[in-house]
Amino acid sequence: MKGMTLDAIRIERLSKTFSSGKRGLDDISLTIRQGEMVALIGASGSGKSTLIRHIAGLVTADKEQGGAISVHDRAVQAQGRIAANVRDIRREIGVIFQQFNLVGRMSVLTNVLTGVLGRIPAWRGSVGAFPLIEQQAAMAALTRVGIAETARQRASTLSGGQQQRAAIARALVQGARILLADEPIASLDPASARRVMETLENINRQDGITVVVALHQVEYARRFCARTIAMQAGTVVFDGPSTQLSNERLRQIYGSASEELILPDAGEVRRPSSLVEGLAAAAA
Ligand SMILES: Nc1ncnc2c1ncn2[C@@H]1O[C@H](COP(=O)(O)OP(=O)(O)OP(=O)(O)O)[C@@H](O)[C@H]1O
Repeated sequence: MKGMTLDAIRIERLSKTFSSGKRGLDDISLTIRQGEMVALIGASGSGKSTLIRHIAGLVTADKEQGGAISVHDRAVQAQGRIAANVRDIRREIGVIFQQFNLVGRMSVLTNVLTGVLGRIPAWRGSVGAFPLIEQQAAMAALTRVGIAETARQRASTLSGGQQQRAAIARALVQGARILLADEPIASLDPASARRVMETLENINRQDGITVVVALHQVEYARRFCARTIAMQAGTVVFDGPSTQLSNERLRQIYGSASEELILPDAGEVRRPSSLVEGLAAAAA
């Protein structure tokens, strides 16, 4: 029944060759359905950030091969050219980076309100005179991500994990239907990392927002994401249920580079997925 469920992200034959001659992406094709929560894993330099930047329409792919990306059935880029109406499409896509997502000297609330700047004239943002209804929406978003009490603080006073949650609140206010998070927990301690992942899980489940999260450690992928796409040297080397990506499988795919993807003290983080597997095995 065509048209019933939209694909959130469709990537066809995408390659990227940098001016240095290095191939950052090598013939990637994949589809992510609306409402999925997908982990993108891979060792340093495997192409995760490059892929996310292409989906967000921030960079163009090679034009040979006719590579294309569409979001909600609308072209973001094709054949090496960004779509003319990409600004409209970008509004549906929230992007969160590893760090530097916020303007440190502005309040947390103002940072979150910048999410609406795509919809209201810029001058209102510059004088901080956002309509009350938008301020309320921003407060509601901060409550959703669990940091309402920080609204009036300067963003620079937040912990790393709180900053990431403020960035998620901004994406909510922006009205994003897709969230691309590029290693959002890479510089966080385990407890803060878990809270950020739980926040992503929450907006995925409650709001149906499609989440694609680049992660360095497979344990978080197994715990929070039903599907994992694993990359190596610009190609997809695994795409399937995260539970199938055992440490053994990782070692087969990556060899010694797999060490980088497995937390040394993984016991605690791994338990939930093995519990799920145990329950599935018991039910079978
Ligand atoms: N602008 C660029 N010019 C040349 N090479 C680049 C450029 N951007 C990325 N690369 C290279 O492309 C490869 C993929 O980089 P990318 O940042 O996407 O990897 P990643 O999987 O996100 O890694 P990390 O975990 O370190 O963020 C790397 O080898 C990188 O050096």
